[in-house]
Amino acid sequence: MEGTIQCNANYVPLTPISFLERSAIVYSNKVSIIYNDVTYTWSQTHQRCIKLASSISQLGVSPHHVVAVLAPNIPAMYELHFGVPMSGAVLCTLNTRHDSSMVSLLLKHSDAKILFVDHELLDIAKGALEILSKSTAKLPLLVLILEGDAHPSVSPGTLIYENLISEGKLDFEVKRPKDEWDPISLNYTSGTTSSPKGVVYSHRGAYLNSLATILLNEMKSMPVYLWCVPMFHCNGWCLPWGIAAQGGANVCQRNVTAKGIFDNIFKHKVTHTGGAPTVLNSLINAPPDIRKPLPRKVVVMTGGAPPPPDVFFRMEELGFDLVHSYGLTETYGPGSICTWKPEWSSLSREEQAKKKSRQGVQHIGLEGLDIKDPVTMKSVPADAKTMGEVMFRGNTVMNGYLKDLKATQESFKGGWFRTGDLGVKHSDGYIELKDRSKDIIISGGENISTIELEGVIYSHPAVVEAAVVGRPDEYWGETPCAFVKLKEGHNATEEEIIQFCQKRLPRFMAPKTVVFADLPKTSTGKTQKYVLKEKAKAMGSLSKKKNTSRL
Ligand SMILES: Nc1ncnc2c1ncn2[C@@H]1O[C@H](COP(=O)(O)OP(=O)(O)OP(=O)(O)O)[C@@H](O)[C@H]1O
Repeated sequence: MEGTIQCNANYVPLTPISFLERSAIVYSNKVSIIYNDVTYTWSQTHQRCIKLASSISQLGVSPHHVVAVLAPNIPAMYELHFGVPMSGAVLCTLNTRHDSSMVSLLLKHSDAKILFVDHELLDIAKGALEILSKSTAKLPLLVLILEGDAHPSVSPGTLIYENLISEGKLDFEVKRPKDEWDPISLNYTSGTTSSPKGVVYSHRGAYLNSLATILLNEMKSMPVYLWCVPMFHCNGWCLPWGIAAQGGANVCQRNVTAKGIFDNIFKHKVTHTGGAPTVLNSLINAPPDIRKPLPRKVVVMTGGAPPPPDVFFRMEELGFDLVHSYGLTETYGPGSICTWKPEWSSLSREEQAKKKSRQGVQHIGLEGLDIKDPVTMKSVPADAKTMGEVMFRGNTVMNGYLKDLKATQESFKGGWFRTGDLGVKHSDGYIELKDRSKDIIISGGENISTIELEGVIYSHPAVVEAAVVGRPDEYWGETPCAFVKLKEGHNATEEEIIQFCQKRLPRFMAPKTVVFADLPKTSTGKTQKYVLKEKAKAMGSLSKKKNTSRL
Protein backbone atom coordinates (compact mmCIF):
# COMPACT_ATOMS: atom_id res chain seq x y z
CA MET A 1 0.00 0.00 0.00
CA GLU A 2 1.08 3.54 -0.55
CA GLY A 3 3.63 4.73 1.98
CA THR A 4 4.94 1.30 2.95
CA ILE A 5 8.36 -0.14 2.24
CA GLN A 6 9.77 -3.58 2.74
CA CYS A 7 13.26 -3.27 4.21
CA ASN A 8 15.63 -4.73 6.81
CA ALA A 9 13.73 -2.93 9.55
CA ASN A 10 10.49 -4.79 8.94
CA TYR A 11 11.38 -7.85 6.91
CA VAL A 12 13.99 -10.26 8.28
CA PRO A 13 14.24 -13.87 7.12
CA LEU A 14 12.77 -16.08 9.83
CA THR A 15 15.27 -18.43 11.45
CA PRO A 16 15.35 -20.31 14.77
CA ILE A 17 18.91 -18.99 15.27
CA SER A 18 17.28 -15.86 16.70
CA PHE A 19 15.68 -17.96 19.50
CA LEU A 20 19.12 -18.81 20.87
CA GLU A 21 20.38 -15.25 20.61
CA ARG A 22 17.39 -13.98 22.57
CA SER A 23 17.60 -16.71 25.22
CA ALA A 24 21.27 -15.90 25.78
CA ILE A 25 20.05 -12.48 27.00
CA VAL A 26 16.77 -13.32 28.75
CA TYR A 27 17.81 -16.63 30.35
CA SER A 28 21.60 -16.12 30.36
CA ASN A 29 22.31 -17.84 33.70
CA LYS A 30 19.39 -20.29 33.58
CA VAL A 31 19.97 -23.95 32.80
CA SER A 32 19.93 -24.85 29.11
CA ILE A 33 21.19 -28.45 29.14
CA ILE A 34 21.43 -31.16 31.80
CA TYR A 35 23.16 -34.43 31.02
CA ASN A 36 24.39 -36.71 33.82
CA ASP A 37 26.78 -34.40 35.71
CA VAL A 38 27.12 -31.83 32.91
CA THR A 39 25.07 -28.64 33.10
CA TYR A 40 25.19 -25.58 30.83
CA THR A 41 23.45 -22.22 30.96
CA TRP A 42 21.91 -20.41 27.98
CA SER A 43 24.82 -17.99 27.88
CA GLN A 44 27.27 -20.92 27.72
CA THR A 45 25.20 -22.75 25.08
CA HIS A 46 25.09 -19.61 22.95
CA GLN A 47 28.86 -19.17 23.17
CA ARG A 48 29.58 -22.85 22.51
CA CYS A 49 27.36 -22.76 19.41
CA ILE A 50 29.07 -19.64 18.02
CA LYS A 51 32.47 -21.30 18.50
CA LEU A 52 31.21 -24.50 16.91
CA ALA A 53 29.92 -22.54 13.91
CA SER A 54 33.27 -20.75 13.64
CA SER A 55 35.20 -24.05 13.62
CA ILE A 56 32.83 -25.59 11.07
CA SER A 57 33.44 -22.59 8.78
CA GLN A 58 37.19 -22.86 9.36
CA LEU A 59 37.03 -26.46 8.11
CA GLY A 60 35.99 -25.14 4.70
CA VAL A 61 32.26 -25.71 4.95
CA SER A 62 30.33 -23.18 2.88
CA PRO A 63 26.68 -22.12 3.08
CA HIS A 64 24.31 -24.89 1.99
CA HIS A 65 26.93 -27.61 2.41
CA VAL A 66 25.64 -30.57 4.40
CA VAL A 67 27.08 -31.46 7.81
CA ALA A 68 25.97 -34.85 9.14
CA VAL A 69 25.75 -36.15 12.69
CA LEU A 70 25.34 -39.66 14.04
CA ALA A 71 24.64 -39.36 17.76
CA PRO A 72 21.97 -40.01 20.40
CA ASN A 73 20.31 -37.22 22.40
CA ILE A 74 23.48 -35.86 24.00
CA PRO A 75 24.46 -32.17 24.46
CA ALA A 76 26.58 -32.13 21.27
CA MET A 77 23.54 -33.23 19.25
CA TYR A 78 21.60 -30.29 20.70
CA GLU A 79 24.41 -27.79 20.03
CA LEU A 80 24.76 -28.95 16.42
CA HIS A 81 21.12 -27.92 15.86
CA PHE A 82 22.35 -24.33 16.22
CA GLY A 83 26.08 -24.53 15.45
CA VAL A 84 25.59 -26.00 11.97
CA PRO A 85 22.93 -23.49 10.77
CA MET A 86 24.93 -20.63 12.35
CA SER A 87 27.80 -21.58 10.02
CA GLY A 88 25.36 -21.38 7.09
CA ALA A 89 25.46 -25.15 6.58
CA VAL A 90 22.62 -27.68 6.56
CA LEU A 91 22.31 -30.18 9.42
CA CYS A 92 21.69 -33.79 8.49
CA THR A 93 20.87 -35.95 11.51
CA LEU A 94 21.30 -39.65 10.81
CA ASN A 95 19.34 -42.46 12.39
CA THR A 96 21.49 -44.08 15.08
CA ARG A 97 20.13 -47.54 14.21
CA HIS A 98 21.42 -47.44 10.63
CA ASP A 99 24.25 -49.79 9.74
CA SER A 100 27.44 -48.73 7.95
CA SER A 101 26.11 -49.41 4.48
CA MET A 102 22.99 -47.25 5.00
CA VAL A 103 25.08 -44.47 6.59
CA SER A 104 27.47 -44.57 3.62
CA LEU A 105 24.52 -44.32 1.20
CA LEU A 106 23.10 -41.30 3.01
CA LEU A 107 26.50 -39.60 3.30
CA LYS A 108 26.93 -40.03 -0.43
CA HIS A 109 23.40 -38.90 -1.27
CA SER A 110 23.70 -35.81 0.92
CA ASP A 111 27.31 -35.12 -0.11
CA ALA A 112 28.11 -34.41 3.55
CA LYS A 113 31.34 -32.51 4.18
CA ILE A 114 31.68 -33.42 7.86
CA LEU A 115 30.42 -36.35 9.90
CA PHE A 116 30.14 -35.77 13.64
CA VAL A 117 29.98 -39.10 15.42
CA ASP A 118 29.35 -40.18 18.98
CA HIS A 119 32.13 -42.44 20.32
CA GLU A 120 29.72 -45.37 20.74
CA LEU A 121 28.81 -45.21 17.04
CA LEU A 122 32.37 -44.77 15.78
CA ASP A 123 32.60 -48.28 14.31
CA ILE A 124 29.47 -47.66 12.22
CA ALA A 125 30.97 -44.40 10.95
CA LYS A 126 34.34 -45.98 10.19
CA GLY A 127 32.60 -48.78 8.29
CA ALA A 128 30.56 -46.23 6.34
CA LEU A 129 33.66 -44.24 5.36
CA GLU A 130 35.41 -47.41 4.28
CA ILE A 131 32.51 -48.30 1.98
CA LEU A 132 32.38 -44.73 0.70
CA SER A 133 36.12 -44.69 -0.03
CA LYS A 134 35.53 -47.35 -2.69
CA SER A 135 33.41 -45.01 -4.79
CA THR A 136 34.73 -41.54 -4.00
CA ALA A 137 37.96 -39.85 -3.01
CA LYS A 138 36.08 -37.00 -1.28
CA LEU A 139 35.32 -38.37 2.16
CA PRO A 140 33.68 -36.27 4.85
CA LEU A 141 35.91 -35.16 7.72
CA LEU A 142 35.29 -37.19 10.84
CA VAL A 143 34.70 -35.37 14.15
CA LEU A 144 34.54 -37.59 17.21
CA ILE A 145 32.31 -36.71 20.16
CA LEU A 146 33.94 -38.15 23.27
CA GLU A 147 32.43 -38.65 26.69
CA GLY A 148 33.95 -39.51 30.05
CA ASP A 149 36.99 -41.75 29.80
CA ALA A 150 36.22 -43.10 26.33
CA HIS A 151 39.33 -43.08 24.13
CA PRO A 152 38.64 -45.20 21.06
CA SER A 153 41.40 -45.66 18.50
CA VAL A 154 40.99 -43.28 15.60
CA SER A 155 42.79 -42.72 12.34
CA PRO A 156 45.04 -39.67 11.88
CA GLY A 157 43.05 -36.64 10.83
CA THR A 158 40.08 -37.40 13.07
CA LEU A 159 39.02 -34.24 14.88
CA ILE A 160 37.66 -34.02 18.41
CA TYR A 161 34.39 -32.20 19.10
CA GLU A 162 35.47 -30.39 22.28
CA ASN A 163 38.65 -29.18 20.55
CA LEU A 164 36.53 -27.58 17.84
CA ILE A 165 34.54 -25.78 20.52
CA SER A 166 37.57 -24.56 22.44
CA GLU A 167 39.40 -23.46 19.28
CA GLY A 168 36.38 -21.68 17.73
CA LYS A 169 36.25 -17.88 17.68
CA LEU A 170 33.70 -16.14 19.83
CA ASP A 171 33.73 -13.10 17.54
CA PHE A 172 32.68 -15.25 14.56
CA GLU A 173 30.02 -13.51 12.53
CA VAL A 174 27.01 -15.83 12.56
CA LYS A 175 25.79 -16.60 9.04
CA ARG A 176 22.08 -15.97 9.03
CA PRO A 177 20.04 -17.11 6.02
CA LYS A 178 19.81 -14.63 3.13
CA ASP A 179 16.39 -15.99 2.35
CA GLU A 180 14.13 -17.72 4.88
CA TRP A 181 13.52 -20.45 2.27
CA ASP A 182 17.22 -21.41 2.61
CA PRO A 183 17.70 -24.96 3.87
CA ILE A 184 18.38 -25.47 7.58
CA SER A 185 18.31 -29.27 7.76
CA LEU A 186 18.01 -32.50 5.85
CA ASN A 187 16.00 -35.30 7.44
CA TYR A 188 15.77 -38.76 5.99
CA THR A 189 12.36 -40.44 6.48
CA SER A 190 12.10 -43.48 8.75
CA GLY A 191 12.12 -45.90 5.82
CA THR A 192 9.05 -47.73 7.10
CA THR A 193 7.52 -48.23 3.68
CA SER A 194 10.44 -47.63 1.30
CA SER A 195 14.04 -46.46 1.27
CA PRO A 196 14.59 -43.28 3.31
CA LYS A 197 13.89 -40.08 1.37
CA GLY A 198 15.89 -36.87 2.02
CA VAL A 199 13.48 -34.20 3.20
CA VAL A 200 14.72 -30.59 3.08
CA TYR A 201 13.54 -28.16 5.79
CA SER A 202 13.81 -24.35 5.49
CA HIS A 203 14.71 -21.80 8.18
CA ARG A 204 11.21 -20.39 7.82
CA GLY A 205 9.47 -23.75 8.23
CA ALA A 206 11.64 -24.66 11.20
CA TYR A 207 10.91 -21.30 12.85
CA LEU A 208 7.16 -21.65 12.37
CA ASN A 209 6.98 -25.29 13.38
CA SER A 210 9.03 -24.58 16.53
CA LEU A 211 6.54 -21.92 17.57
CA ALA A 212 3.60 -24.18 16.73
CA THR A 213 5.15 -27.00 18.75
CA ILE A 214 5.60 -24.77 21.79
CA LEU A 215 1.89 -23.98 21.60
CA LEU A 216 0.92 -27.62 21.05
CA ASN A 217 2.83 -28.54 24.19
CA GLU A 218 1.33 -25.59 26.09
CA MET A 219 4.83 -24.55 27.09
CA LYS A 220 5.31 -21.45 29.21
CA SER A 221 8.64 -19.79 29.91
CA MET A 222 11.42 -22.12 31.19
CA PRO A 223 9.87 -25.58 30.74
CA VAL A 224 11.93 -28.61 31.74
CA TYR A 225 11.91 -30.90 28.72
CA LEU A 226 12.96 -34.53 28.94
CA TRP A 227 14.36 -35.77 25.64
CA CYS A 228 12.88 -39.11 24.56
CA VAL A 229 12.03 -38.25 20.94
CA PRO A 230 15.25 -38.85 18.99
CA MET A 231 16.66 -35.54 17.78
CA PHE A 232 17.61 -37.36 14.58
CA HIS A 233 13.91 -37.82 13.79
CA CYS A 234 12.36 -34.69 12.22
CA ASN A 235 14.86 -32.66 14.29
CA GLY A 236 13.19 -33.90 17.45
CA TRP A 237 9.83 -32.56 16.21
CA CYS A 238 11.55 -29.10 16.03
CA LEU A 239 11.83 -28.93 19.81
CA PRO A 240 15.61 -28.30 20.05
CA TRP A 241 14.73 -24.90 18.58
CA GLY A 242 11.42 -24.59 20.45
CA ILE A 243 12.95 -25.19 23.89
CA ALA A 244 15.54 -22.51 23.14
CA ALA A 245 12.76 -20.05 22.31
CA GLN A 246 11.26 -20.58 25.77
CA GLY A 247 14.58 -20.73 27.65
CA GLY A 248 13.79 -24.24 28.88
CA ALA A 249 16.11 -26.85 30.35
CA ASN A 250 16.89 -29.74 28.00
CA VAL A 251 17.29 -32.94 30.00
CA CYS A 252 19.31 -35.19 27.68
CA GLN A 253 19.45 -38.97 27.87
CA ARG A 254 21.67 -41.30 25.89
CA ASN A 255 19.19 -44.19 26.16
CA VAL A 256 15.44 -44.16 26.64
CA THR A 257 14.17 -46.56 29.31
CA ALA A 258 11.08 -46.47 31.52
CA LYS A 259 13.30 -46.27 34.62
CA GLY A 260 15.36 -43.42 33.17
CA ILE A 261 12.21 -41.50 32.27
CA PHE A 262 10.62 -41.84 35.73
CA ASP A 263 13.93 -41.10 37.51
CA ASN A 264 14.56 -37.97 35.44
CA ILE A 265 11.00 -36.73 35.90
CA PHE A 266 11.45 -36.86 39.68
CA LYS A 267 15.04 -35.65 39.79
CA HIS A 268 14.73 -32.67 37.44
CA LYS A 269 11.08 -31.70 37.96
CA VAL A 270 10.32 -32.36 34.32
CA THR A 271 7.30 -30.46 32.96
CA HIS A 272 7.19 -31.82 29.39
CA THR A 273 8.32 -34.80 27.40
CA GLY A 274 7.29 -36.62 24.25
CA GLY A 275 7.50 -39.97 22.59
CA ALA A 276 6.02 -42.43 20.14
CA PRO A 277 3.19 -44.63 21.50
CA THR A 278 5.70 -47.43 22.04
CA VAL A 279 7.54 -45.27 24.61
CA LEU A 280 4.26 -44.57 26.40
CA ASN A 281 3.52 -48.27 26.36
CA SER A 282 6.80 -48.96 28.12
CA LEU A 283 5.79 -46.51 30.89
CA ILE A 284 2.30 -47.95 31.35
CA ASN A 285 3.65 -51.49 31.52
CA ALA A 286 6.74 -50.80 33.61
CA PRO A 287 7.06 -52.89 36.80
CA PRO A 288 5.35 -51.28 39.84
CA ASP A 289 8.67 -50.37 41.53
CA ILE A 290 9.51 -48.18 38.48
CA ARG A 291 6.03 -46.91 37.57
CA LYS A 292 5.46 -44.29 40.25
CA PRO A 293 2.52 -41.84 40.33
CA LEU A 294 3.82 -38.45 39.27
CA PRO A 295 4.25 -35.61 41.77
CA ARG A 296 2.76 -33.14 39.27
CA LYS A 297 1.32 -33.14 35.74
CA VAL A 298 3.78 -33.83 32.96
CA VAL A 299 2.66 -32.93 29.45
CA VAL A 300 3.54 -35.64 26.93
CA MET A 301 3.20 -35.14 23.23
CA THR A 302 2.73 -38.38 21.36
CA GLY A 303 2.67 -39.19 17.66
CA GLY A 304 4.76 -40.83 15.00
CA ALA A 305 2.52 -43.91 14.97
CA PRO A 306 -1.15 -44.50 15.82
CA PRO A 307 -1.69 -44.40 19.60
CA PRO A 308 -4.33 -46.98 20.67
CA PRO A 309 -7.19 -45.25 22.57
CA ASP A 310 -6.37 -47.23 25.73
CA VAL A 311 -2.93 -45.60 25.97
CA PHE A 312 -4.55 -42.25 26.64
CA PHE A 313 -6.45 -43.02 29.78
CA ARG A 314 -3.79 -45.36 31.13
CA MET A 315 -1.18 -42.61 30.79
CA GLU A 316 -3.54 -40.11 32.34
CA GLU A 317 -4.08 -42.44 35.30
CA LEU A 318 -0.34 -42.15 35.94
CA GLY A 319 -0.58 -38.34 35.98
CA PHE A 320 0.49 -37.52 32.42
CA ASP A 321 -1.36 -34.99 30.31
CA LEU A 322 -1.48 -36.28 26.76
CA VAL A 323 -1.24 -34.18 23.61
CA HIS A 324 -1.86 -36.13 20.41
CA SER A 325 -0.21 -34.91 17.26
CA TYR A 326 0.16 -36.43 13.81
CA GLY A 327 2.56 -35.63 11.03
CA LEU A 328 5.36 -36.84 8.84
CA THR A 329 8.99 -36.08 8.28
CA GLU A 330 7.69 -33.97 5.35
CA THR A 331 5.68 -31.78 7.76
CA TYR A 332 8.59 -31.16 10.16
CA GLY A 333 7.11 -33.81 12.47
CA PRO A 334 3.96 -32.50 14.18
CA GLY A 335 1.43 -31.19 11.66
CA SER A 336 -1.89 -31.75 13.39
CA ILE A 337 -3.24 -31.59 16.90
CA CYS A 338 -6.30 -33.15 18.45
CA THR A 339 -7.32 -29.99 20.29
CA TRP A 340 -9.40 -30.86 23.36
CA LYS A 341 -12.85 -29.34 23.73
CA PRO A 342 -14.09 -28.72 27.29
CA GLU A 343 -17.45 -30.37 26.58
CA TRP A 344 -15.67 -33.69 25.97
CA SER A 345 -14.53 -33.83 29.58
CA SER A 346 -17.99 -35.04 30.67
CA LEU A 347 -17.89 -38.04 28.30
CA SER A 348 -17.15 -41.58 29.46
CA ARG A 349 -13.49 -42.58 29.78
CA GLU A 350 -13.72 -44.72 26.63
CA GLU A 351 -15.34 -41.98 24.59
CA GLN A 352 -12.76 -39.44 25.73
CA ALA A 353 -9.98 -41.80 24.69
CA LYS A 354 -11.63 -42.31 21.30
CA LYS A 355 -11.85 -38.53 20.79
CA LYS A 356 -8.21 -38.07 21.76
CA SER A 357 -6.94 -40.81 19.51
CA ARG A 358 -8.20 -38.93 16.45
CA GLN A 359 -5.53 -36.96 14.61
CA GLY A 360 -7.51 -33.68 14.76
CA VAL A 361 -6.89 -30.50 12.82
CA GLN A 362 -3.84 -28.70 11.42
CA HIS A 363 -1.78 -26.71 13.92
CA ILE A 364 -1.49 -22.96 13.62
CA GLY A 365 1.65 -23.15 11.45
CA LEU A 366 -0.30 -24.80 8.65
CA GLU A 367 -3.11 -23.59 6.42
CA GLY A 368 -4.95 -26.82 5.73
CA LEU A 369 -5.40 -30.47 6.60
CA ASP A 370 -8.01 -32.27 4.55
CA ILE A 371 -9.13 -35.68 3.38
CA LYS A 372 -9.46 -35.71 -0.37
CA ASP A 373 -10.17 -38.03 -3.20
CA PRO A 374 -6.65 -38.30 -4.66
CA VAL A 375 -7.96 -38.34 -8.24
CA THR A 376 -10.63 -35.62 -8.23
CA MET A 377 -9.02 -33.65 -5.35
CA LYS A 378 -12.53 -33.13 -3.93
CA SER A 379 -12.88 -33.16 -0.14
CA VAL A 380 -14.63 -36.25 1.18
CA PRO A 381 -17.90 -35.64 3.10
CA ALA A 382 -17.49 -35.17 6.85
CA ASP A 383 -19.40 -38.38 7.59
CA ALA A 384 -16.68 -40.30 9.49
CA LYS A 385 -17.07 -43.04 6.87
CA THR A 386 -15.84 -41.98 3.44
CA MET A 387 -12.14 -42.62 3.17
CA GLY A 388 -9.71 -40.46 1.24
CA GLU A 389 -6.06 -39.43 1.29
CA VAL A 390 -4.83 -37.16 4.07
CA MET A 391 -3.37 -33.95 2.60
CA PHE A 392 -1.58 -30.96 4.12
CA ARG A 393 -0.94 -27.45 2.86
CA GLY A 394 1.01 -24.61 4.42
CA ASN A 395 4.31 -23.15 5.50
CA THR A 396 5.55 -26.10 7.51
CA VAL A 397 5.54 -28.51 4.61
CA MET A 398 9.02 -29.48 3.33
CA ASN A 399 10.85 -27.68 0.51
CA GLY A 400 11.12 -31.02 -1.29
CA TYR A 401 13.03 -34.29 -1.55
CA LEU A 402 16.77 -33.80 -2.09
CA LYS A 403 17.83 -34.68 -5.66
CA ASP A 404 14.41 -36.15 -6.48
CA LEU A 405 12.39 -33.55 -8.31
CA LYS A 406 9.99 -36.16 -9.69
CA ALA A 407 9.07 -37.40 -6.19
CA THR A 408 8.73 -33.78 -5.00
CA GLN A 409 6.40 -32.91 -7.87
CA GLU A 410 4.32 -36.03 -7.33
CA SER A 411 3.94 -35.37 -3.64
CA PHE A 412 2.70 -31.80 -4.33
CA LYS A 413 0.42 -32.67 -7.26
CA GLY A 414 -2.85 -30.75 -7.03
CA GLY A 415 -1.42 -28.07 -4.75
CA TRP A 416 -1.51 -30.16 -1.58
CA PHE A 417 1.08 -32.41 0.04
CA ARG A 418 -0.09 -36.00 -0.35
CA THR A 419 0.74 -38.05 2.72
CA GLY A 420 -0.04 -41.57 1.49
CA ASP A 421 -2.19 -41.96 4.63
CA LEU A 422 -5.89 -42.78 4.47
CA GLY A 423 -8.44 -41.26 6.77
CA VAL A 424 -11.96 -40.00 7.33
CA LYS A 425 -13.35 -36.65 8.42
CA HIS A 426 -15.78 -36.35 11.34
CA SER A 427 -18.67 -33.90 11.42
CA ASP A 428 -16.69 -31.59 13.75
CA GLY A 429 -13.95 -31.28 11.09
CA TYR A 430 -11.45 -33.47 12.97
CA ILE A 431 -9.72 -36.14 10.91
CA GLU A 432 -9.11 -39.71 11.92
CA LEU A 433 -6.40 -41.84 10.33
CA LYS A 434 -7.50 -45.25 9.19
CA ASP A 435 -4.34 -46.57 7.64
CA ARG A 436 -1.38 -46.05 5.44
CA SER A 437 -2.51 -46.68 1.88
CA LYS A 438 0.07 -49.47 1.71
CA ASP A 439 -1.28 -51.16 4.85
CA ILE A 440 -5.07 -51.10 4.53
CA ILE A 441 -6.57 -54.58 4.21
CA ILE A 442 -9.13 -55.28 1.53
CA SER A 443 -11.02 -58.44 2.40
CA GLY A 444 -13.92 -59.57 0.22
CA GLY A 445 -14.22 -56.01 -1.10
CA GLU A 446 -14.45 -54.48 2.40
CA ASN A 447 -11.79 -52.06 3.68
CA ILE A 448 -10.41 -53.01 7.08
CA SER A 449 -8.56 -50.32 8.99
CA THR A 450 -5.60 -51.96 10.69
CA ILE A 451 -5.35 -48.98 13.08
CA GLU A 452 -8.93 -49.51 14.30
CA LEU A 453 -8.45 -53.24 14.70
CA GLU A 454 -5.13 -52.80 16.52
CA GLY A 455 -6.84 -50.36 18.94
CA VAL A 456 -9.41 -53.01 19.85
CA ILE A 457 -6.88 -55.82 20.29
CA TYR A 458 -4.75 -53.51 22.41
CA SER A 459 -7.67 -53.02 24.83
CA HIS A 460 -7.59 -56.76 25.69
CA PRO A 461 -6.23 -56.96 29.24
CA ALA A 462 -3.50 -59.49 28.35
CA VAL A 463 -2.14 -57.57 25.35
CA VAL A 464 0.82 -55.22 25.43
CA GLU A 465 1.16 -54.55 21.70
CA ALA A 466 -0.55 -55.53 18.46
CA ALA A 467 -0.03 -55.06 14.74
CA VAL A 468 -2.33 -56.24 11.99
CA VAL A 469 -1.42 -56.98 8.38
CA GLY A 470 -3.21 -58.58 5.44
CA ARG A 471 -2.64 -62.28 4.91
CA PRO A 472 -3.03 -63.12 1.19
CA ASP A 473 -6.11 -65.27 0.66
CA GLU A 474 -7.31 -67.12 -2.41
CA TYR A 475 -10.97 -66.48 -1.74
CA TRP A 476 -11.12 -63.16 0.16
CA GLY A 477 -8.08 -61.46 -1.38
CA GLU A 478 -6.73 -60.83 2.11
CA THR A 479 -7.71 -61.66 5.66
CA PRO A 480 -6.62 -59.76 8.80
CA CYS A 481 -3.68 -61.39 10.54
CA ALA A 482 -2.82 -60.04 14.00
CA PHE A 483 0.64 -60.22 15.55
CA VAL A 484 0.19 -59.88 19.27
CA LYS A 485 2.63 -59.46 22.13
CA LEU A 486 1.26 -60.51 25.50
CA LYS A 487 2.02 -58.88 28.85
CA GLU A 488 4.48 -60.75 30.99
CA GLY A 489 2.71 -63.39 33.08
CA HIS A 490 -0.51 -63.16 30.99
CA ASN A 491 -2.06 -65.73 28.71
CA ALA A 492 -4.57 -65.62 25.88
CA THR A 493 -5.39 -67.99 23.04
CA GLU A 494 -5.94 -67.20 19.36
CA GLU A 495 -9.62 -68.02 19.76
CA GLU A 496 -10.00 -65.64 22.74
CA ILE A 497 -8.47 -62.71 20.84
CA ILE A 498 -10.66 -63.40 17.80
CA GLN A 499 -13.83 -63.59 19.93
CA PHE A 500 -12.84 -60.44 21.84
CA CYS A 501 -12.68 -58.57 18.51
CA GLN A 502 -15.86 -60.13 17.13
CA LYS A 503 -17.78 -58.77 20.14
CA ARG A 504 -16.54 -55.23 19.51
CA LEU A 505 -16.33 -54.94 15.72
CA PRO A 506 -18.25 -55.99 12.63
CA ARG A 507 -17.47 -59.69 12.15
CA PHE A 508 -15.51 -59.22 8.91
CA MET A 509 -13.03 -56.94 10.69
CA ALA A 510 -11.99 -59.44 13.37
CA PRO A 511 -8.65 -61.15 12.79
CA LYS A 512 -8.77 -64.58 11.24
CA THR A 513 -5.25 -65.43 12.35
CA VAL A 514 -3.45 -64.48 15.55
CA VAL A 515 0.29 -64.98 15.96
CA PHE A 516 1.88 -64.40 19.37
CA ALA A 517 5.26 -62.72 18.82
CA ASP A 518 7.48 -59.71 19.54
CA LEU A 519 6.89 -56.88 17.09
CA PRO A 520 9.80 -55.67 14.94
CA LYS A 521 10.23 -51.89 15.34
CA THR A 522 12.05 -49.04 13.62
CA SER A 523 14.13 -46.74 15.80
CA THR A 524 11.35 -44.17 15.56
CA GLY A 525 8.89 -46.54 17.21
CA LYS A 526 6.99 -47.72 14.14
CA THR A 527 6.16 -51.37 13.61
CA GLN A 528 7.96 -52.72 10.57
CA LYS A 529 4.83 -54.02 8.90
CA TYR A 530 6.72 -55.12 5.79
CA VAL A 531 8.46 -57.74 7.97
CA LEU A 532 5.10 -58.96 9.31
CA LYS A 533 3.59 -58.93 5.81
CA GLU A 534 6.36 -61.27 4.67
CA LYS A 535 5.55 -63.60 7.59
CA ALA A 536 1.83 -63.51 6.81
CA LYS A 537 2.54 -64.20 3.15
CA ALA A 538 4.69 -67.18 4.06
CA MET A 539 1.71 -68.68 5.95
CA GLY A 540 -0.18 -69.05 2.68
CA SER A 541 -3.89 -68.72 2.02
CA LEU A 542 -6.23 -69.43 4.93
CA SER A 543 -9.26 -70.30 2.77
CA LYS A 544 -7.52 -73.32 1.36
CA LYS A 545 -6.31 -74.63 4.67
CA LYS A 546 -9.25 -73.94 6.97
CA ASN A 547 -12.98 -74.11 6.69
CA THR A 548 -14.10 -70.66 5.50
CA SER A 549 -17.28 -70.76 7.61
CA ARG A 550 -15.44 -68.86 10.34
CA LEU A 551 -14.83 -66.04 7.89
N1 LIG B 1 -0.45 -39.58 15.46
C1 LIG B 1 -0.33 -40.48 14.50
N2 LIG B 1 -1.30 -41.40 14.30
C2 LIG B 1 -1.20 -42.33 13.32
N3 LIG B 1 -0.14 -42.45 12.49
C3 LIG B 1 0.86 -41.55 12.63
C4 LIG B 1 0.81 -40.54 13.64
N4 LIG B 1 1.93 -39.80 13.50
C5 LIG B 1 2.63 -40.32 12.47
N5 LIG B 1 2.01 -41.38 11.95
C6 LIG B 1 2.46 -42.24 10.82
O1 LIG B 1 3.84 -42.00 10.57
C7 LIG B 1 4.02 -41.59 9.21
C8 LIG B 1 5.19 -40.67 9.08
O2 LIG B 1 6.38 -41.34 9.38
P1 LIG B 1 7.84 -40.80 9.01
O3 LIG B 1 7.77 -39.53 8.29
O4 LIG B 1 8.64 -40.90 10.23
O5 LIG B 1 8.47 -41.84 8.05
P2 LIG B 1 7.86 -43.06 7.35
O6 LIG B 1 6.68 -42.56 6.56
O7 LIG B 1 7.63 -44.09 8.39
O8 LIG B 1 9.04 -43.49 6.39
P3 LIG B 1 8.97 -43.85 4.85
O9 LIG B 1 8.19 -42.75 4.16
O10 LIG B 1 10.40 -43.85 4.48
O11 LIG B 1 8.29 -45.17 4.80
C9 LIG B 1 2.71 -40.98 8.81
O12 LIG B 1 2.52 -40.98 7.40
C10 LIG B 1 1.70 -41.87 9.54
O13 LIG B 1 1.42 -43.04 8.80
